[in-house]
Amino acid sequence: MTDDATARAAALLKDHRDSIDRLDAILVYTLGERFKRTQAVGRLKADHDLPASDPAREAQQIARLEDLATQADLDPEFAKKFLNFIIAEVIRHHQKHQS
Ligand SMILES: O=C(O)C(=O)C[C@]1(C(=O)O)C=C[C@@H](O)C=C1
Repeated sequence: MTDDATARAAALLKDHRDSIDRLDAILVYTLGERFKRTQAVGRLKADHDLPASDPAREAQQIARLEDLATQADLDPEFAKKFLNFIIAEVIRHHQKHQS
């Protein structure tokens, strides 16, 4: 490869990485906001003796996210695993409020 092609590839890689860094920041802030909201739900549930988990609600969320993922060209199986991972952590937080 010529020096020019190598320099262009390096510039392109930097551009992709800058964009990835911005997207990662959006993900982290979005998750932070989601967890703030679920902390409030956890306190509400603990105050009113409601169960930490709601499998019917989860089934709706998963179905919706699988649809969205398909529209967004994201593997729906990955989207499902990702949401389940987050919800498992939320339930763990809810259970701490209850004990
Ligand atoms: O919506 C609720 O009831 C929540 O507690 C939030 C949440 C979620 O993280 O979206 C977490 C646990 C429930 O099983 C369902 C959904």
